[in-house]
Amino acid sequence: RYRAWIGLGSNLDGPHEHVERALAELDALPLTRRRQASPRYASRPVGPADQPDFVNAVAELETALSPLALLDQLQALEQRHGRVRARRWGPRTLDLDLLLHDDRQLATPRLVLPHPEMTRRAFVMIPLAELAPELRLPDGRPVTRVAARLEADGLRQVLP
Ligand SMILES: CC1(C)Nc2nc(N)[nH]c(=O)c2N=C1O
Repeated sequence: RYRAWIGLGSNLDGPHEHVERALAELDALPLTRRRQASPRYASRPVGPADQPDFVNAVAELETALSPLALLDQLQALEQRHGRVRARRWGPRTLDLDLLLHDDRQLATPRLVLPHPEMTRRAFVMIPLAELAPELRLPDGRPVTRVAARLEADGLRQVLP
């Protein structure tokens, strides 16, 4: 069994509810249990600003699924939340990003691990460091150190 970390995000049609519901649904994925979840954070969108604020969180999974099998399950879950890809980086009901899968480093057309943007994103690294302060990235960097270098001022904790 493996330990995987998922980034959750939503900024459309009741983002808080989409994130809370997805956190529960992760526990029902095949061969998978959802372990801890981070606090939830609201923040202005990184990238195109002409869209609503996001609600983000990070969850730890324990799973027997391979990276690509888990990715399939995450994409199916996004679809069940009515994700429509109107425009790239546009608003979405639910984003589930596979951030880490044990210490795997992978570069395939469908999936790059660790997630290529994660270390630049406060809305990922701050919740991840709260959830797993002892975690190191596959390249050895402590997540707390990467998180400390990112501007956290734009993140506001929101209650579940
Ligand atoms: C559009 C882009 C890059 N910006 C984001 N910005 C924030 N704050 N949270 C996200 O989850 C998020 N996701 C994205 O995909």
